[in-house]
Amino acid sequence: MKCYPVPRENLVLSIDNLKDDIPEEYLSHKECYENVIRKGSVLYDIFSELSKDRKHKAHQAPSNAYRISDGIMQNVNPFLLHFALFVPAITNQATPEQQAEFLKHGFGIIGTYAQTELGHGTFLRGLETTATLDLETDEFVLNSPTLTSYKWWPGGLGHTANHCVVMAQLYVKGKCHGPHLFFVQIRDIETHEPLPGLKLGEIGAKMGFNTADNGFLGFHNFRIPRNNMLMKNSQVLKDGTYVESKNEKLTYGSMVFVRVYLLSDMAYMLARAATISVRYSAVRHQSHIKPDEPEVQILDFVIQQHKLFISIATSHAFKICGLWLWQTYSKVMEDIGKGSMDRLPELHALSCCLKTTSTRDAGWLIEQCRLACGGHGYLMSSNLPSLYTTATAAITYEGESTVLLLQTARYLIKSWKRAMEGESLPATVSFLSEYFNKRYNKWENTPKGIVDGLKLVVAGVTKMCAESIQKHVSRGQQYEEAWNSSSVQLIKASEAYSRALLCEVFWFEVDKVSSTLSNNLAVVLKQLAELYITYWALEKRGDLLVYTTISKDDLDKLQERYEELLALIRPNAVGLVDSFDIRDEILCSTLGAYDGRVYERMMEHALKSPLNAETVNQSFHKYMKPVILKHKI
Ligand SMILES: CCCCCCC/C=C/C(=O)SCCNC(=O)CCNC(=O)[C@H](O)C(C)(C)COP(=O)(O)OP(=O)(O)OC[C@H]1O[C@@H](n2cnc3c(N)ncnc32)[C@H](O)[C@@H]1OP(=O)(O)O
Ligand SMILES: Cc1cc2nc3c(=O)[nH]c(=O)nc-3n(C[C@H](O)[C@H](O)[C@H](O)COP(=O)(O)OP(=O)(O)OC[C@H]3O[C@@H](n4cnc5c(N)ncnc54)[C@H](O)[C@@H]3O)c2cc1C
Repeated sequence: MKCYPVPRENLVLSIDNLKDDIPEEYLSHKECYENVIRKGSVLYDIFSELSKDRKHKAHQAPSNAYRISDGIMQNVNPFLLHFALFVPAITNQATPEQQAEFLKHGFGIIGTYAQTELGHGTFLRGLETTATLDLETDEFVLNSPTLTSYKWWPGGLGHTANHCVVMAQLYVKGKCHGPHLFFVQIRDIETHEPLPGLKLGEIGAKMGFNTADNGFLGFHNFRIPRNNMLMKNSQVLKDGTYVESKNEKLTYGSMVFVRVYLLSDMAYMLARAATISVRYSAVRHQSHIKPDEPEVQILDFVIQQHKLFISIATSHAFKICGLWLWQTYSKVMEDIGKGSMDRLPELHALSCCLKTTSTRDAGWLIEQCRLACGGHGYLMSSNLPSLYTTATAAITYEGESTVLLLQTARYLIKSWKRAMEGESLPATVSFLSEYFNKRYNKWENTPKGIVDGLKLVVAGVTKMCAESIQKHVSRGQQYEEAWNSSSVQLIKASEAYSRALLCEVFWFEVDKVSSTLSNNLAVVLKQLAELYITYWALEKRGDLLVYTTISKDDLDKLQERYEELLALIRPNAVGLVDSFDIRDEILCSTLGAYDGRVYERMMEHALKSPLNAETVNQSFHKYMKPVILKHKI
């Protein structure tokens, strides 16, 4: 058995058969998949050895696995769901005994998380897959009663995974107890053939994520042991007794886990896009600023700085807020372990709006980085198109953005009502009480003043939503109808809340640690945090004018300060993206390589195109020439 020493990036990235002779974009759909499975299997082997060497839990790859695989896969790793959802779902939702049983094979099984169906992704209570208890045989019988009940989308489900965690409606003695999770083997370990009673396949080409092997799965009277229901939170006993969970939403816990994680993931996606576009902007010379001087680095155009520096700042914002949210998640999980669910709604609300804002921002900012690189940003070899299609998928998966923002709005409205009744609120929404009691300050043109102003916007819009709902109810609508009628404003309230949170956490976390940093580092980090906050104050100037005492003069001063910050950051811009420390092999970009040899790399990559293997393509003689000669005058 091959034994790998503890892998480091340079070891893994130096393994020859992990490199591609032909760039992925020139492979067929099938070849692409087979190529990532080839590379993913080498990684899987390395990390399974590592798990033995370093007493890693049998099923968890080291945290840097994901980063390294980014460089090797370029597209998405089909084993991703095993680590991102399958294992976390088991460790989060199964009893300790079940965990030991289901994970006893460590890396010997490959799993995915099969929840979404052809007919339902958002409305989980509407899922159609059924798991019906057979008392006589002590089994559950899984069925896909309709085409729309087929599992559809789970990553790795088409041809990679041999197990999955399935979300299905639990039926016991004729009664439906709602969605529950089940551990299901779907392929033979030796032959990898689908087990009898299953229909499996992949769902076809997508705008990105094309190596994720998203698949479909249909059940026909498929039997699993009763013990395969994940029973940490609710149980089905041998006699058919159903023991319900303390909170039925605990079943959705795996989604909260990934939503929390996605902030850090988006920080990393943005760090890559910013590295590529800033380095390229330092290499690319185009046009003049002063007519009598040579062409300038495009990074010297202030508008280019405006396009790009927000991505550097946002990557840090998401990284810092991601750590803050992770600490909140860990604390709430600890509380739940002790039996207290009090903070679960708050965690759900925070994870919903921050996941949405971070994935949406990553999408449009990566696109902005691509556009800032002109035509060369449109080349696959820049890696910006792939970063974009990969990042934007996250706006939909793990909870579609609109739907999650409405969940946060639900929490804001409930918090507003509690504020009106004089109840004390968690720190993350206590500003609603201050607003309600009219304890807020006159506008200050400082980072703290801006954060306070953004919170006032949240309070003002939330109040407006509550009044809108009340207005519709008073006109005879049911509450749910009134909610729907007010949903445009409700989305606005959640978006404002998410932005205020990001600005507040980013600024105060940087401020908190700045005294522990070298002066230069503290200065630069504060400049980035102030740039982020000032950028969003200017973007949201309309709301600030409506809900705070900000003046036109204050806004003019903020604009001036923003442009000062761009100038202050300009000398450190390349150093800041270099400090993301993303190796060329992981950046995978002809535009963003550390050595700045952009044009040579672009040409080297172009010559790898299969079309350049011959000077005249056969299609000329087969198709073009007859037509040209026929119509030659
Ligand atoms: C690096 C990672 C790479 C990952 C690769 C890609 C992997 C992708 C995987 C997936 O996409 S997995 C599938 C993801 N799917 C979803 O996220 C589904 C989204 N839908 C939902 O979450 C829910 O259905 C809903 C939208 C919340 C609505 O559910 P429901 O209709 O049952 O709720 P409501 O009637 O609106 O009541 C809400 C009520 O429930 C509480 N709640 C809802 N969800 C949670 C939760 N996850 N945790 C805790 N609490 C939850 C909510 O707070 C409300 O409580 P109350 O206000 O009633 O007290
Ligand atoms: C790349 C990718 C990977 C994925 N991986 C997985 C996976 O591994 N496992 C898995 O189980 N799933 C996975 N999914 C599925 C994903 O979770 C769903 O696509 C997502 O939950 C949205 O559900 P849906 O696609 O059915 O859209 P729907 O729920 O049908 O929503 C469609 C649109 O309707 C509107 N809408 C829906 N509900 C509401 C509402 N209550 N209020 C207002 N508007 C509403 C929204 O505009 C929404 O965009 C993946 C999806 C993608 C794109």
